[in-house]
Amino acid sequence: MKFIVKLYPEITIKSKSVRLRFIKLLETNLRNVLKKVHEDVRVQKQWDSITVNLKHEDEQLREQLIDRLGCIPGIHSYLEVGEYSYESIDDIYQHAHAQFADSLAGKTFCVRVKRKGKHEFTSIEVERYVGGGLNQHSDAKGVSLKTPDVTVKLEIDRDKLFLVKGEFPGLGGFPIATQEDVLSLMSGGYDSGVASFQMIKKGCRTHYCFFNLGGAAHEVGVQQVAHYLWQKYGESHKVRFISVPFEPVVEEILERIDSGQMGVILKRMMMRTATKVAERFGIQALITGESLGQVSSQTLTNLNVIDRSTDTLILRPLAAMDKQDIINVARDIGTAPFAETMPEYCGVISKKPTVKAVLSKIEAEEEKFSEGLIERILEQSTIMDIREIGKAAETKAKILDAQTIEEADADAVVLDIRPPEEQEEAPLDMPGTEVRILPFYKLGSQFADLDQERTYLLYCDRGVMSKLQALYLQEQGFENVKVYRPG
Ligand SMILES: Nc1ncnc2c1ncn2[C@@H]1O[C@H](COP(=O)(O)OP(=O)(O)OP(=O)(O)O)[C@@H](O)[C@H]1O
Repeated sequence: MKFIVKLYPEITIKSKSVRLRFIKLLETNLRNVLKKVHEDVRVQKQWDSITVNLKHEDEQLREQLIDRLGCIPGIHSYLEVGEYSYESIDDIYQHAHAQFADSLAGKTFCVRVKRKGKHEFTSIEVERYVGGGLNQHSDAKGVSLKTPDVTVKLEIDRDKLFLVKGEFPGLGGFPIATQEDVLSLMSGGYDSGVASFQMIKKGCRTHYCFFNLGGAAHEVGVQQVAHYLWQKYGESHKVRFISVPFEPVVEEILERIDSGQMGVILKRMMMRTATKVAERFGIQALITGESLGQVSSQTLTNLNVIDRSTDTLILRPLAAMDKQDIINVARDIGTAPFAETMPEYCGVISKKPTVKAVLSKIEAEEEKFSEGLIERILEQSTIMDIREIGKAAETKAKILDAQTIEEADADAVVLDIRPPEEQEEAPLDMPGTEVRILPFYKLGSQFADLDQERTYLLYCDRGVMSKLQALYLQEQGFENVKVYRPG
C-alpha cells in the first residue's frame, strides 16, 4: 500500500533552505512514528510531498497507517494511492477504468488530473480522455464538472501514474522539532491539555511539568493525559514528564499568605519553579492553559503580575479562546474524558480572590515564604522519560502481568478500563470470567463499590493506563491488582 503525504501549505511558502529542513524533519518524524506500525514501512521525501510505502497488503495495518498519519503535525492531507506505470494516455484510462468504473454506477462524476514532468499530453487532455471513456464504458449517470457525486483523482508524476483511492485530512501545523522545546504546565484539566496539543501541533517538542497538589490520584490522572497526548500526537520525539511535590508550597500559602492574594501567588510560585526546570533542560518557554477572564487569577492585571515572577517567556495559546471552544477541541483530540473526571485540585481557594493584583503588595506577601522552599521541592521532584510512565508505575507498585486468568486467580474479576468506543469496537469475550466494564476515567469515583478482597485484572489496549490505574488502586488499599495481558 502507498500513501502520498502532502505538506501543510505554510511549509511550502518558506524559503528553499527552510522548506528543505522542514521536509527532512517531517520525513524523520513519519519514519519514527510509522515504524511502530510496521518495521517495513518505507518513507521517502520529495520536494512537495512524502511517500509512505508498505509492501504488505493488510487491512489492519492500512487502518493503523491512516490513523497515525492523521495525528502527525505538518501534514495538510494524505492520499491513499495505487501506483502504475503507463505507456500511453489509453493505458492511463485502462487503469482508471479498472479501479473506478464499478464505483461510478448511478452517480455523476468528473476526472481531475495533477501532473508533474514532461508529457505528450496536457492534464486537461487526460481528464477528457479518461472522463469520456468512463462515461461510455460504465454505468455512471453522467459527467458533472461542478457538483459531481464522485471525483476521480489521478496524479501523474513523470512515468508513474497514481490513482487516488482515498483522501484524508492531516493535522496541519509544523513538523515537531522545527520549533524549539517548550515546557507545558499540566494540571490535567481541559485547558492545559488543549494548550499542550496546540504547541505540539505548532512543531514544539512539548515536555510536561506537573505540580502535585492532590497526591497519587492527581499524579496518575495527569500522567495519563500527558502520556496520551504524547503517544497520539508527539510520539516522534522523546519528552520529559517532571513532577514536583507542591503541597509544601500550598501549606505555606495557606498558613502565611493573605487570602485574597493566594491564587496569584500560587501561580507565581508555579512559574518560578517551572522556570528552574526549564533552565535545567535548556527550554525557552513555559506554556499554560490560562485564558483571559476565565477565572479570577486570569485577568490581564493578574496575568501581568504573574509574568513578573519570571524572565522566561510564558505562552498562553488559549488566551483568546472561549471555554466551549476549548472543550470542543478537547473532545476532538481525545483529552476530554480525562478532564471530565479530573477533580479540581486548585490547592488554594480564597473567599475574595483579587482580580487586580498589585505587584508591590504581592512581593511583600512573598517575603513570608521560608527560605529555599523552591529548591527543596525541586530536590524532591521526579524527572521521567515519558515512555517510562507505565514502567515506573509497574516497578513502584510491583504490578504483575497476568496472561491467563488462572495464572492470577480463577475467581478474578477482569476490569475492562478502556473508553466505551474501544469496548464497543472489540468487546472482551471471556466466557466463565466476570468482566466488569469501568472506563478508566470513572475508576477514581467508583472504586469504592469494588470488593477489596477480590483479585482484579485491569485490561486496556496498550497496557499503560492499566498499569497506572493498578498503581492507583493499590494506593487505595487493593492488594490483589494485576495487569491483564492476554498472551
Ligand atoms: N497543578 C498544576 N500543575 C501544573 N500546572 C498547573 C497546575 N495547576 C494549574 N496549572 C497551570 O495553570 C493554568 C491555569 O490553571 P487554573 O487552575 O487557573 O485554570 P484551569 O482552567 O483549571 O486549568 P486546567 O483546565 O488546565 O486545569 C493551567 O492551565 C496550567 O497550565
